[in-house]
Amino acid sequence: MEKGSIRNIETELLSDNWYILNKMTFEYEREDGTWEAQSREVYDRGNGAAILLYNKEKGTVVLTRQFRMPTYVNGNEDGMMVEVCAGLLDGDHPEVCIKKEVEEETGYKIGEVHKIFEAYSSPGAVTEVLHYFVATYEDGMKVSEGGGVDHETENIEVLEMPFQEAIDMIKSGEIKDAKTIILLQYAQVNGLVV
Ligand SMILES: Nc1nc2c(ncn2[C@@H]2O[C@H](COP(=O)(O)OP(=O)(O)O[C@H]3O[C@H](CO)[C@@H](O)[C@H](O)[C@@H]3O)[C@@H](O)[C@H]2O)c(=O)[nH]1
Ligand SMILES: [Mg+2]
Repeated sequence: MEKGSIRNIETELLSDNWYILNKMTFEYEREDGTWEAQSREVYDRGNGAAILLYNKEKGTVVLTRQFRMPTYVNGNEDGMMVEVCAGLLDGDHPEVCIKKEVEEETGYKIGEVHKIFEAYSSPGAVTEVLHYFVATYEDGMKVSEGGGVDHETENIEVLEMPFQEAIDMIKSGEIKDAKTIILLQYAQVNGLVV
């Protein structure tokens, strides 16, 4: 399939209340050479990073549990989501960001992290590229309770559980977060933890 080209891109700001929501209008060149006017709403929250913390000896992973309003309004009864640790880059390098998020959210001060890939989270509507990482953790790396930054009202619960229990939670529907499923299945496929 030929790559279409685009022209006459216009950006209209719809909201900059917290992040940025723009309405983008443009013309898109179809395969037959005709130009078609299109309009798309594009939500820009910046990019993010996510990480699976695992311990091969214990056969465990560290996950988080927190309230997510967008899921509450769309079928998730109590709005609680079990997720890997993740955060928005806020201008930081992805590796710097993820180490900081791990300490804030889970209380572990980890060493080396391994970047595995990047992926667009929801390319039809959201600009976000998410940087995916894995890292090992040990009990001795726990330096605080975690739970997130108080002034951001994050209220994050830290869950350490057997890897197989997390895999079972994908099957049962208790884990329904895409980045978390991607990272758990990455660990499974590559035998990081059993
Ligand atoms: N007041 C206010 N606060 C907000 C708003 N949107 C987000 N926040 C706050 O901004 C902070 C963002 O926390 P992070 O840990 O940096 O981000 P995250 O929400 O965990 O994001 C991660 O998960 C997302 C969902 O999967 C990913 O989209 C993102 O890339 C990242 O991986 C949280 O305290 C959140 O409550 C808003 O509209 N208003
Ligand atoms: Mg977070």
